[in-house]
Amino acid sequence: MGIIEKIKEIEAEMARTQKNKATEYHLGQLKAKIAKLRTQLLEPPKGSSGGGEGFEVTKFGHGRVALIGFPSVGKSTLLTMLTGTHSEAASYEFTTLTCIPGIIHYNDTKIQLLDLPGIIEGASEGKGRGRQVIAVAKSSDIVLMVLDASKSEGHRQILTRELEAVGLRLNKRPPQIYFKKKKTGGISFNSTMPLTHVDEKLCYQILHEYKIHNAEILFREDATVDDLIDVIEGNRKYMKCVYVYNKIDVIGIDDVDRLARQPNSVVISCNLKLNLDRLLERMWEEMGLVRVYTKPQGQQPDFTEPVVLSLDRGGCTVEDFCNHIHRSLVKDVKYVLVWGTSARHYPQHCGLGHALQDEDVVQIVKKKEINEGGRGRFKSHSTAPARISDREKKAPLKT
Ligand SMILES: Nc1nc2c(ncn2[C@@H]2O[C@H](COP(=O)(O)OP(=O)(O)OP(=O)(O)O)[C@@H](O)[C@H]2O)c(=O)[nH]1
Ligand SMILES: [K+]
Ligand SMILES: [Mg+2]
Repeated sequence: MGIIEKIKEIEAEMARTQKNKATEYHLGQLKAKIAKLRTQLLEPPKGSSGGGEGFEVTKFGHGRVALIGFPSVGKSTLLTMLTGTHSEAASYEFTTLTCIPGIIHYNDTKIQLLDLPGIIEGASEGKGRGRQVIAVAKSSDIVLMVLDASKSEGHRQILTRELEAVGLRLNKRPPQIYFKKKKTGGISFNSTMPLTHVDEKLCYQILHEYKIHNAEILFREDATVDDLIDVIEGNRKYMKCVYVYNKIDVIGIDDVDRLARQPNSVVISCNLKLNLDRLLERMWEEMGLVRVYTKPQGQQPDFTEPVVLSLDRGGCTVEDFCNHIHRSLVKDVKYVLVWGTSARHYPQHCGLGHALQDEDVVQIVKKKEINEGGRGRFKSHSTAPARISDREKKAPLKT
């Protein structure tokens, strides 16, 4: 029996089993079995080099966004509109058969947008090109789930389930469970609050299913069995997702209003070019990019080309900023001067650990410069860049 059949069989058994106190241990065990099988399904087949016939596209720019959706919802039309790169669009399904990259120029940054083939229910088990498409989604920083506003609202749930089946968790944060495998000592089970979904026995049973007999486990929230399994599997990817309802030109205003009020959703029409600005704005917010402008000593900051940092990709500290400029820079840095929302006063003298925020301006003061120039030279640093004082009026300093 293949892995997919095994999963189907367990799913059928779960559907047959009544949900009550007496069956909860059994159901938990079945969930763990399915999770293990799904992980097996994701492993490349033995003897292959790791899934060569995927849609590998070289990463480019400061972030990557994937367009995921059923066929003919308008993904390619959207790529063409937002990037200027042409991707064939047509009224028949599966027009797009591979991954087409485009570039969005937004807020002085470049963001790679990927158009992908449509996926269908069962994609996670290999239907259509589902597995390759989902692999690309996983390699992205955020997902835009494109939905046809005129079609069933169930599509959003179906797609979410497909992505969850391969370990993607959309708009969720990792469960607050500390878990560490040990060599000896048995299982130590603790929680910082009363648990209503999981008890010690169920936890042991799940760990037993994974053949884990020595571990430390601490629940810091009232987590579920599914959360526990996610933590044990350890291979989950937590991603932001914006739900994009396209084709609002063909539905009534009441429906548009209702969809627009769904969490994390933006309603658009590619045909009428409606609300595409708002979509870009939402995408930008979710990516959490941090633009830092460099200010050479005694000159105005360079506002043309920011250093772009991100918490998810390497961090946003002064040290991360320096490493972006040059690997060997950090050792020469005495301190930096910072203007912007991360600074308490202008300019603030900061060390390598200081966390920078979007649109900060940074001037690096090197150790050598201090020795050569003496203290008098610092005076010229303190002219705050004009652009920051403008912005300060709009965005008051964080304390
Ligand atoms: N009414 C309306 N039709 C649209 C809109 N955007 C796209 N379409 C149409 O929807 C159809 C499918 O568009 P595509 O861009 O090919 O959709 P896709 O999601 O890339 O489709 P696949 O590549 O086949 O998965 C085309 O006929 C488009 O002209 C829109 O905003 N409103
Ligand atoms: K199409
Ligand atoms: Mg397409």
